[in-house]
Amino acid sequence: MSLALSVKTVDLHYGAAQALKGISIDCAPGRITAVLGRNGVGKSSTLRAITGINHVSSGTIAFGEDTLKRTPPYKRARMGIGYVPQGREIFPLLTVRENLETGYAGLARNERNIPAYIFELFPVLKSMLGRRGGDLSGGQQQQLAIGRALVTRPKVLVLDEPTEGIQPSIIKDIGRALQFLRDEKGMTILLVEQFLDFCREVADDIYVMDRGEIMHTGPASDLDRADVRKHLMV
Ligand SMILES: Nc1ncnc2c1ncn2[C@@H]1O[C@H](COP(=O)(O)OP(=O)(O)OP(=O)(O)O)[C@@H](O)[C@H]1O
Repeated sequence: MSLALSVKTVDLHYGAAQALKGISIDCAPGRITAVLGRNGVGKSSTLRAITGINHVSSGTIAFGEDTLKRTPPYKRARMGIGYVPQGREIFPLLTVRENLETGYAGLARNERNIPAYIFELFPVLKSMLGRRGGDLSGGQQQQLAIGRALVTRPKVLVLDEPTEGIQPSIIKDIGRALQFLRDEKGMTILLVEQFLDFCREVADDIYVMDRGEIMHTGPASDLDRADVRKHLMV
């Protein structure tokens, strides 16, 4: 089966500092892939390379059959890469509805609507449609950021630490939502995380990163192995 998203031997530099050292990640279609690692190991840089926000120094990123060279972020979004950034980056002065509608930008006119299933996954968004994004709690903002990405009709959904700073009950809702998207919508999901228990619960495949390199690849159950966990100890 062809891969939904494939990162091959990617290097990424910030000036003279090398943040990614030959990393390769394969996301199989309809599965949840998690990249785990401590602070500063290069998780966000990996996602920013995939979304086109940061340029890679070498290596390739393929989305389905297409190799993404200098494809700008808005084109990658249009192609079907939905992005939920770290810190959520919702617009605090826009309403919840307006935040969701920012996802229309790359859509054809007849697709410019908010799919009803988003409100089934996150009912709080429906009840707060007229409220400003900045009035929402951190967990509600995370649900809004996921909803906004879903409005763009992604084939692959990419999430940067979706559990960061979020209360346990909402983490559970987000986990259930990701599993629904995989199982019912056939979506391919790539997330980066530090929270092991969340990944053990929702992920199918894991990659463990340390200092810009992939140290381990395997099924999520490998998170129980001491030789894997040693890369994740603070
Ligand atoms: N814009 C930037 N300019 C220079 N260095 C950067 C920049 N962004 C990240 N770095 C450095 O690159 C390395 C990887 O950072 P990155 O944010 O990708 O890691 P991370 O695993 O996502 O960490 P965190 O969990 O803190 O977000 C770190 O050493 C970081 O300091």
